[in-house]
Amino acid sequence: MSASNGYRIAVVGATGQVGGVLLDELGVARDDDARDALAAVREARDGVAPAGEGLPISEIVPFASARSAGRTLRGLTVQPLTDETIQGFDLAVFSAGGATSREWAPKFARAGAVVVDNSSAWRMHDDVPLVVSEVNPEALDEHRGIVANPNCSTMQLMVALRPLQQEAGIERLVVSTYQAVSGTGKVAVDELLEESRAVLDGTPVPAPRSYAHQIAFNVLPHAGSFVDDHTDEEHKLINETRKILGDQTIRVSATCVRVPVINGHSETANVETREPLSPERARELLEAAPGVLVRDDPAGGVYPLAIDADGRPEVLVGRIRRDPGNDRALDLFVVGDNLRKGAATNTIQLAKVLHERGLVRPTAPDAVPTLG
Ligand SMILES: NC(=O)C1=CN([C@@H]2O[C@H](COP(=O)(O)OP(=O)(O)OC[C@H]3O[C@@H](n4cnc5c(N)ncnc54)[C@H](OP(=O)(O)O)[C@@H]3O)[C@@H](O)[C@H]2O)C=CC1
Ligand SMILES: N[C@@H](CC(=O)OP(=O)(O)O)C(=O)O
Repeated sequence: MSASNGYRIAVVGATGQVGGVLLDELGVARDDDARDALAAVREARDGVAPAGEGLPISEIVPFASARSAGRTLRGLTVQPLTDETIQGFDLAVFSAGGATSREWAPKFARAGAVVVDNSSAWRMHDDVPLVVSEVNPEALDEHRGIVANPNCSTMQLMVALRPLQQEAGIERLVVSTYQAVSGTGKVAVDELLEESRAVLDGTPVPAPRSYAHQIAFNVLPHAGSFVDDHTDEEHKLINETRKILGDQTIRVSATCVRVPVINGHSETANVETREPLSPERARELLEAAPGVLVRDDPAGGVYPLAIDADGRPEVLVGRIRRDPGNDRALDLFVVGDNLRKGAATNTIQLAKVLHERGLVRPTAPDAVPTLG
């Protein structure tokens, strides 16, 4: 196997929402079976090149649970995860939840692949780089077979904050998220649609399955699971932000909220910088930043919207303004497609950066990270 022949790539969790976008970003054509309401919305906004364009590929092999093994997905046969089926890969991209990643990511890495994992399982491991392609690609140089993709809310925030951090440093962040239900999985998307139909039809609303309360026509100050007086989603935002920005002294306050939006996470960020930074300079920096689209003409009704971010690989930033209560702080509104830049797109962008930096190469099995 070598880049000249193209990489053999495993897509683990290929039958899921994120897995579907991973296949899109690797340029695997959809078939009718792969279409769903969410895919149709995204498809309407495509026209953006897949993130994997330019990555030499010899074969893509989809993996999922034993339930899906043998199924045909976009003309490819879904494989089960076994010690035999995982051999001979150069790259493995994972979006099959934390338990699958904990068990199978090191096995793929020991078998010679570089793993890019979407789950939270490996993100805070000291020997696992946590990388946003535009923000800290140099962290990939230290990989030992496993690379972690950040949490979706963290990801889009990092793309917007890095240029400001480079210019003026960051002292403190106060972030509130407005997270779409696709972040919880396809089951939650179906649930929002079912509940909405019931409310509109005046029929009984089914009991909630994905959340503690009805999500349709509601706002839940509860994204993820409470681990103390914060949710795990809030802890991820705090810890991952510091690791990616390489500054453990940044103080972060996070409130993660679930809203009845199908796809596209929105966030407000109050950013206190170490040095003075004007809104005009911040806008200029963001306009030049990779992966950012500035949408900032409030008087003209132009600002980032989830329905505009949906299907796009970029992060939309707007409402850039001075915090009237703090002359060293700015307020921003940041929106991104949580399944694309927040998950699959960054994963494939990282695969491409690994290729470009000559880092798609086996790791010695005993150097692969382990979890205690
Ligand atoms: N970076 C981020 O913030 C985000 C990360 N994610 C990550 O991606 C994961 C998938 O999310 P999403 O696509 O929405 O979820 P889905 O429920 O839509 O898909 C889950 C996928 O995992 C597969 N799977 C489940 N159990 C196993 C198993 N035991 N062995 C192998 N495959 C298995 C499923 O296969 P089958 O169809 O056979 O059940 C399916 O392909 C999340 O759990 C999370 O870890 C998701 C969103 C954003
Ligand atoms: N928890 C995110 C999606 C997700 O899967 O996040 P993570 O990869 O950090 O578990 C959301 O609900 O929107």
